Amino acid sequence: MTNTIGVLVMSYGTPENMESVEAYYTHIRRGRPPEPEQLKELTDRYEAIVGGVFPLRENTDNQVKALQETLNRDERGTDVEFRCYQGLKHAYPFIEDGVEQMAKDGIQTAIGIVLAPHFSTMSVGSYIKRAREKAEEMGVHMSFIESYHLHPKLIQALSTRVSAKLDAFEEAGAKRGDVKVLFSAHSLPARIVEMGDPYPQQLLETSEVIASRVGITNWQFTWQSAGRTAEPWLGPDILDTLQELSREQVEDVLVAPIGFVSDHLEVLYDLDIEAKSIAKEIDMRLMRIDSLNSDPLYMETLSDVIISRWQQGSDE
Ligand SMILES: CC1=C(CCC(=O)O)c2cc3nc(cc4[nH]c(cc5[nH]c(cc1n2)c(C)c5CCC(=O)O)c(CCC(=O)O)c4C)C(CCC(=O)O)=C3C
Ligand SMILES: [Fe+2]
Repeated sequence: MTNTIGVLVMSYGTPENMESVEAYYTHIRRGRPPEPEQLKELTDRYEAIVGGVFPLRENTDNQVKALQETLNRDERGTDVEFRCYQGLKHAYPFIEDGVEQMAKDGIQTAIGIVLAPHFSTMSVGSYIKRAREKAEEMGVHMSFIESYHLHPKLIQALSTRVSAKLDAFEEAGAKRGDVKVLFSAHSLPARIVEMGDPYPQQLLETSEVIASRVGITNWQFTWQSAGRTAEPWLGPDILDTLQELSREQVEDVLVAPIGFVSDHLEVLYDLDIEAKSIAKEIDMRLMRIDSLNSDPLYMETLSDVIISRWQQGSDE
Protein backbone atom coordinates (compact mmCIF):
# COMPACT_ATOMS: atom_id res chain seq x y z
CA MET A 1 0.00 0.00 0.00
CA THR A 2 1.23 3.47 -0.83
CA ASN A 3 2.17 5.58 2.14
CA THR A 4 1.18 9.23 1.64
CA ILE A 5 3.42 11.87 3.21
CA GLY A 6 1.99 15.37 3.47
CA VAL A 7 4.12 18.39 2.61
CA LEU A 8 2.91 21.71 3.99
CA VAL A 9 4.28 24.42 1.70
CA MET A 10 4.07 27.71 3.58
CA SER A 11 4.44 31.27 2.31
CA TYR A 12 3.49 34.85 3.12
CA GLY A 13 0.39 34.91 0.92
CA THR A 14 -1.08 37.60 -1.28
CA PRO A 15 -4.64 38.86 -1.75
CA GLU A 16 -6.78 37.07 -4.34
CA ASN A 17 -8.04 40.28 -5.93
CA MET A 18 -8.23 44.03 -5.31
CA GLU A 19 -11.34 43.64 -3.15
CA SER A 20 -9.53 41.43 -0.67
CA VAL A 21 -6.57 43.77 -0.10
CA GLU A 22 -8.30 45.30 2.94
CA ALA A 23 -8.96 41.95 4.64
CA TYR A 24 -5.38 40.88 3.86
CA TYR A 25 -3.89 44.07 5.29
CA THR A 26 -6.12 43.77 8.36
CA HIS A 27 -4.81 40.25 8.93
CA ILE A 28 -1.18 41.45 8.63
CA ARG A 29 -2.03 44.11 11.22
CA ARG A 30 -3.31 41.43 13.61
CA GLY A 31 -6.95 42.35 13.15
CA ARG A 32 -6.62 46.15 13.22
CA PRO A 33 -8.05 47.55 9.95
CA PRO A 34 -5.65 49.93 8.15
CA GLU A 35 -6.34 53.67 8.00
CA PRO A 36 -7.89 54.67 4.64
CA GLU A 37 -4.65 56.30 3.48
CA GLN A 38 -2.62 53.22 4.42
CA LEU A 39 -5.05 51.05 2.50
CA LYS A 40 -4.88 53.36 -0.51
CA GLU A 41 -1.10 53.29 -0.42
CA LEU A 42 -1.03 49.48 -0.51
CA THR A 43 -3.81 49.25 -3.11
CA ASP A 44 -1.92 51.71 -5.33
CA ARG A 45 1.21 49.56 -5.11
CA TYR A 46 -0.77 46.52 -6.20
CA GLU A 47 -2.41 48.48 -9.03
CA ALA A 48 1.00 49.65 -10.20
CA ILE A 49 2.20 46.10 -10.78
CA VAL A 50 0.28 45.35 -13.96
CA GLY A 51 -3.29 46.26 -13.21
CA GLY A 52 -4.57 44.17 -10.36
CA VAL A 53 -2.82 40.94 -11.24
CA PHE A 54 -1.55 39.09 -8.19
CA PRO A 55 1.55 37.35 -9.40
CA LEU A 56 2.60 35.81 -6.11
CA ARG A 57 -0.51 33.65 -5.90
CA GLU A 58 -0.08 32.21 -9.38
CA ASN A 59 3.68 31.85 -8.95
CA THR A 60 3.20 30.11 -5.63
CA ASP A 61 0.56 27.76 -7.05
CA ASN A 62 3.00 26.85 -9.83
CA GLN A 63 5.83 26.30 -7.36
CA VAL A 64 3.71 23.96 -5.26
CA LYS A 65 2.61 21.97 -8.30
CA ALA A 66 6.17 21.72 -9.61
CA LEU A 67 7.44 20.70 -6.17
CA GLN A 68 4.93 17.87 -5.91
CA GLU A 69 6.00 16.59 -9.33
CA THR A 70 9.68 16.86 -8.44
CA LEU A 71 9.21 15.06 -5.11
CA ASN A 72 7.35 12.16 -6.68
CA ARG A 73 9.96 11.89 -9.42
CA ASP A 74 12.91 12.07 -7.02
CA GLU A 75 11.78 9.61 -4.36
CA ARG A 76 12.15 6.92 -7.08
CA GLY A 77 11.29 3.33 -6.32
CA THR A 78 9.91 3.74 -2.83
CA ASP A 79 6.27 3.13 -2.03
CA VAL A 80 5.77 6.62 -0.75
CA GLU A 81 3.76 9.40 -2.35
CA PHE A 82 4.22 13.04 -1.44
CA ARG A 83 1.16 15.27 -1.45
CA CYS A 84 1.64 19.03 -1.20
CA TYR A 85 -0.72 21.38 0.64
CA GLN A 86 -0.48 25.15 0.81
CA GLY A 87 -0.53 27.11 4.02
CA LEU A 88 -0.41 30.91 3.84
CA LYS A 89 0.43 33.29 6.64
CA HIS A 90 -2.03 36.05 5.79
CA ALA A 91 -4.48 34.70 3.19
CA TYR A 92 -6.69 31.74 2.46
CA PRO A 93 -5.82 28.84 2.64
CA PHE A 94 -4.20 29.75 5.96
CA ILE A 95 -1.47 27.60 7.51
CA GLU A 96 -4.08 26.06 9.83
CA ASP A 97 -6.36 25.25 6.85
CA GLY A 98 -3.54 23.37 5.14
CA VAL A 99 -2.88 21.25 8.24
CA GLU A 100 -6.59 20.61 8.72
CA GLN A 101 -6.97 19.48 5.11
CA MET A 102 -4.09 17.03 5.51
CA ALA A 103 -5.75 15.55 8.59
CA LYS A 104 -9.09 15.28 6.73
CA ASP A 105 -7.32 13.45 3.91
CA GLY A 106 -6.04 10.91 6.42
CA ILE A 107 -2.41 12.07 6.42
CA GLN A 108 -0.56 11.06 9.57
CA THR A 109 2.97 12.19 8.78
CA ALA A 110 3.93 15.49 7.23
CA ILE A 111 6.90 17.79 6.64
CA GLY A 112 6.62 21.57 6.66
CA ILE A 113 8.74 23.90 4.55
CA VAL A 114 8.63 27.66 3.87
CA LEU A 115 9.18 29.31 0.49
CA ALA A 116 11.92 31.49 1.99
CA PRO A 117 15.46 30.09 2.39
CA HIS A 118 16.55 32.01 5.53
CA PHE A 119 15.35 31.47 9.09
CA SER A 120 14.09 34.22 11.34
CA THR A 121 11.94 33.75 14.44
CA MET A 122 9.77 36.56 13.03
CA SER A 123 9.21 34.95 9.62
CA VAL A 124 9.81 31.22 9.15
CA GLY A 125 9.73 30.64 12.93
CA SER A 126 6.23 32.06 13.23
CA TYR A 127 4.96 30.00 10.29
CA ILE A 128 6.34 26.84 11.91
CA LYS A 129 4.86 27.70 15.30
CA ARG A 130 1.36 28.03 13.85
CA ALA A 131 1.64 24.82 11.83
CA ARG A 132 3.01 22.89 14.82
CA GLU A 133 0.18 23.99 17.09
CA LYS A 134 -2.46 23.00 14.55
CA ALA A 135 -0.73 19.68 13.82
CA GLU A 136 -0.69 18.81 17.51
CA GLU A 137 -4.39 19.63 17.76
CA MET A 138 -5.21 17.49 14.70
CA GLY A 139 -2.88 14.60 15.65
CA VAL A 140 -0.67 14.92 12.56
CA HIS A 141 2.98 14.03 13.16
CA MET A 142 4.94 16.93 11.65
CA SER A 143 8.57 17.94 11.33
CA PHE A 144 9.92 21.13 9.80
CA ILE A 145 12.72 22.44 7.59
CA GLU A 146 14.02 25.66 9.15
CA SER A 147 16.37 26.90 6.40
CA TYR A 148 18.17 25.83 3.26
CA HIS A 149 20.14 28.96 2.45
CA LEU A 150 23.39 27.19 1.49
CA HIS A 151 21.96 24.27 -0.48
CA PRO A 152 24.28 23.73 -3.49
CA LYS A 153 21.42 23.75 -6.01
CA LEU A 154 20.00 26.98 -4.60
CA ILE A 155 23.46 28.57 -4.77
CA GLN A 156 23.88 27.30 -8.32
CA ALA A 157 20.52 28.71 -9.44
CA LEU A 158 21.23 32.12 -7.91
CA SER A 159 24.85 32.25 -9.12
CA THR A 160 23.74 31.52 -12.69
CA ARG A 161 21.30 34.43 -12.48
CA VAL A 162 23.92 36.85 -11.15
CA SER A 163 26.37 35.77 -13.82
CA ALA A 164 23.78 36.15 -16.60
CA LYS A 165 22.97 39.73 -15.58
CA LEU A 166 26.67 40.62 -15.35
CA ASP A 167 26.87 39.42 -18.98
CA ALA A 168 23.97 41.77 -19.77
CA PHE A 169 25.88 44.66 -18.18
CA GLU A 170 28.92 43.81 -20.28
CA GLU A 171 26.82 43.70 -23.43
CA ALA A 172 25.49 47.14 -22.49
CA GLY A 173 29.05 48.43 -22.36
CA ALA A 174 29.88 48.23 -18.64
CA LYS A 175 33.03 46.68 -17.22
CA ARG A 176 32.09 43.51 -15.29
CA GLY A 177 34.22 44.43 -12.29
CA ASP A 178 32.70 47.91 -12.08
CA VAL A 179 29.19 46.58 -11.50
CA LYS A 180 28.26 46.79 -7.83
CA VAL A 181 26.28 43.71 -6.84
CA LEU A 182 23.74 44.38 -4.09
CA PHE A 183 22.40 41.32 -2.32
CA SER A 184 19.13 42.19 -0.60
CA ALA A 185 16.40 40.78 1.60
CA HIS A 186 13.28 41.91 3.45
CA SER A 187 14.19 44.01 6.46
CA LEU A 188 12.94 43.05 9.91
CA PRO A 189 12.67 45.02 13.16
CA ALA A 190 16.21 45.66 14.43
CA ARG A 191 15.44 44.04 17.79
CA ILE A 192 15.91 40.59 16.15
CA VAL A 193 19.67 41.22 16.48
CA GLU A 194 19.54 41.35 20.29
CA MET A 195 17.38 38.22 20.14
CA GLY A 196 20.34 36.42 18.53
CA ASP A 197 18.31 35.73 15.40
CA PRO A 198 20.23 33.85 12.65
CA TYR A 199 18.55 35.79 9.79
CA PRO A 200 21.21 38.47 9.09
CA GLN A 201 24.06 35.94 9.34
CA GLN A 202 22.39 33.41 7.04
CA LEU A 203 21.78 36.12 4.44
CA LEU A 204 25.44 37.14 4.56
CA GLU A 205 26.47 33.51 4.16
CA THR A 206 24.34 33.10 1.04
CA SER A 207 25.77 36.35 -0.37
CA GLU A 208 29.39 35.35 0.34
CA VAL A 209 29.04 31.91 -1.21
CA ILE A 210 27.42 33.29 -4.38
CA ALA A 211 30.02 36.06 -4.64
CA SER A 212 32.89 33.62 -4.36
CA ARG A 213 31.31 31.21 -6.82
CA VAL A 214 30.69 33.92 -9.42
CA GLY A 215 34.08 35.46 -8.69
CA ILE A 216 32.94 38.92 -7.63
CA THR A 217 34.50 41.12 -4.97
CA ASN A 218 32.56 44.31 -5.71
CA TRP A 219 29.45 43.56 -3.67
CA GLN A 220 27.58 44.48 -0.51
CA PHE A 221 24.47 43.48 1.38
CA THR A 222 21.52 45.83 1.88
CA TRP A 223 17.98 45.59 3.26
CA GLN A 224 14.74 46.44 1.49
CA SER A 225 10.98 46.78 2.02
CA ALA A 226 11.14 47.76 5.72
CA GLY A 227 7.76 48.05 7.42
CA ARG A 228 6.22 51.39 8.20
CA THR A 229 6.19 51.15 11.97
CA ALA A 230 7.64 53.37 14.68
CA GLU A 231 10.33 50.92 15.80
CA PRO A 232 13.71 50.81 14.03
CA TRP A 233 14.15 48.28 11.21
CA LEU A 234 17.41 46.76 9.98
CA GLY A 235 19.30 49.01 7.58
CA PRO A 236 20.75 50.38 5.42
CA ASP A 237 17.72 50.43 3.16
CA ILE A 238 18.35 49.87 -0.53
CA LEU A 239 17.07 53.35 -1.47
CA ASP A 240 19.69 54.94 0.82
CA THR A 241 22.33 52.53 -0.42
CA LEU A 242 21.67 53.61 -4.02
CA GLN A 243 22.11 57.29 -3.03
CA GLU A 244 25.31 56.45 -1.19
CA LEU A 245 26.69 54.51 -4.17
CA SER A 246 25.84 57.41 -6.45
CA ARG A 247 27.93 59.71 -4.23
CA GLU A 248 30.77 57.19 -4.67
CA GLN A 249 30.36 57.55 -8.47
CA VAL A 250 29.01 54.03 -8.93
CA GLU A 251 27.07 53.90 -12.21
CA ASP A 252 26.09 50.25 -12.57
CA VAL A 253 24.22 48.26 -9.94
CA LEU A 254 22.85 44.73 -10.03
CA VAL A 255 20.34 43.82 -7.32
CA ALA A 256 20.09 40.19 -6.26
CA PRO A 257 17.10 39.86 -3.88
CA ILE A 258 18.25 36.54 -2.43
CA GLY A 259 15.68 36.56 0.40
CA PHE A 260 12.79 36.20 -2.05
CA VAL A 261 12.01 33.24 -4.24
CA SER A 262 9.36 34.58 -6.57
CA ASP A 263 7.98 37.64 -8.30
CA HIS A 264 5.73 39.59 -5.94
CA LEU A 265 5.18 43.05 -4.52
CA GLU A 266 8.64 43.46 -2.96
CA VAL A 267 10.32 42.59 -6.24
CA LEU A 268 7.85 43.98 -8.80
CA TYR A 269 7.11 47.20 -6.90
CA ASP A 270 9.83 47.91 -4.34
CA LEU A 271 12.64 47.06 -6.77
CA ASP A 272 11.24 47.31 -10.30
CA ILE A 273 9.26 50.51 -9.75
CA GLU A 274 10.50 52.28 -6.61
CA ALA A 275 14.24 51.51 -6.69
CA LYS A 276 14.39 51.86 -10.47
CA SER A 277 12.81 55.32 -10.37
CA ILE A 278 15.44 56.47 -7.82
CA ALA A 279 18.15 54.98 -10.03
CA LYS A 280 16.80 56.90 -12.98
CA GLU A 281 16.86 60.17 -11.03
CA ILE A 282 20.50 59.70 -10.08
CA ASP A 283 21.45 58.46 -13.52
CA MET A 284 22.39 54.97 -12.43
CA ARG A 285 21.96 51.80 -14.48
CA LEU A 286 20.05 49.33 -12.29
CA MET A 287 19.19 45.74 -13.12
CA ARG A 288 17.95 42.87 -10.98
CA ILE A 289 18.38 39.13 -11.29
CA ASP A 290 15.36 37.10 -12.43
CA SER A 291 13.35 35.51 -9.64
CA LEU A 292 13.62 31.77 -9.07
CA ASN A 293 9.88 31.07 -9.37
CA SER A 294 9.63 27.41 -10.51
CA ASP A 295 13.27 27.00 -11.61
CA PRO A 296 13.95 23.22 -11.59
CA LEU A 297 17.06 23.79 -9.44
CA TYR A 298 14.95 25.54 -6.80
CA MET A 299 12.35 22.77 -6.93
CA GLU A 300 15.15 20.20 -6.52
CA THR A 301 16.54 22.16 -3.56
CA LEU A 302 13.18 21.86 -1.81
CA SER A 303 12.72 18.26 -2.90
CA ASP A 304 16.21 17.26 -1.68
CA VAL A 305 15.77 18.71 1.79
CA ILE A 306 12.26 17.26 2.16
CA ILE A 307 13.32 13.78 1.03
CA SER A 308 16.36 13.73 3.34
CA ARG A 309 14.18 14.85 6.23
CA TRP A 310 11.70 12.09 5.46
CA GLN A 311 14.51 9.50 5.23
CA GLN A 312 15.88 10.62 8.61
CA GLY A 313 12.39 10.31 10.07
CA SER A 314 11.81 6.82 8.70
CA ASP A 315 15.16 5.61 10.15
CA GLU A 316 14.15 6.59 13.65
C1 LIG B 1 10.68 38.61 6.44
C2 LIG B 1 9.54 38.91 5.51
C3 LIG B 1 9.34 38.39 4.23
C4 LIG B 1 10.25 37.40 3.50
C5 LIG B 1 10.06 36.00 3.97
C6 LIG B 1 8.73 35.44 3.54
O1 LIG B 1 8.43 35.42 2.32
O2 LIG B 1 8.01 35.02 4.44
C7 LIG B 1 8.12 38.97 3.72
C8 LIG B 1 7.55 38.67 2.47
C9 LIG B 1 6.39 39.25 1.94
N1 LIG B 1 5.68 40.30 2.44
C10 LIG B 1 4.59 40.56 1.63
C11 LIG B 1 3.65 41.61 1.80
C12 LIG B 1 3.56 42.49 2.89
N2 LIG B 1 4.34 42.47 4.04
C13 LIG B 1 3.95 43.47 4.92
C14 LIG B 1 4.49 43.73 6.18
C15 LIG B 1 5.54 43.01 6.81
N3 LIG B 1 6.38 42.05 6.23
C16 LIG B 1 7.26 41.54 7.16
C17 LIG B 1 8.25 40.57 6.96
C18 LIG B 1 8.44 39.81 5.78
N4 LIG B 1 7.60 39.83 4.68
C19 LIG B 1 6.98 42.20 8.40
C20 LIG B 1 7.69 41.92 9.70
C21 LIG B 1 5.92 43.11 8.17
C22 LIG B 1 5.25 44.01 9.21
C23 LIG B 1 3.96 43.41 9.64
C24 LIG B 1 4.11 41.97 10.13
O3 LIG B 1 4.64 41.78 11.26
O4 LIG B 1 3.73 41.04 9.40
C25 LIG B 1 2.87 44.17 4.30
C26 LIG B 1 2.11 45.32 4.95
C27 LIG B 1 2.39 46.63 4.34
C28 LIG B 1 3.86 47.00 4.30
O5 LIG B 1 4.49 47.16 5.36
O6 LIG B 1 4.36 47.07 3.19
C29 LIG B 1 2.62 43.56 3.05
C30 LIG B 1 1.59 43.96 2.00
C31 LIG B 1 4.59 39.58 0.56
C32 LIG B 1 3.50 39.43 -0.51
C33 LIG B 1 3.50 40.50 -1.51
C34 LIG B 1 2.53 40.22 -2.61
O7 LIG B 1 1.32 40.22 -2.37
O8 LIG B 1 2.99 40.02 -3.75
C35 LIG B 1 5.72 38.78 0.74
C36 LIG B 1 6.20 37.63 -0.11
FE1 LIG C 1 6.27 41.48 4.14
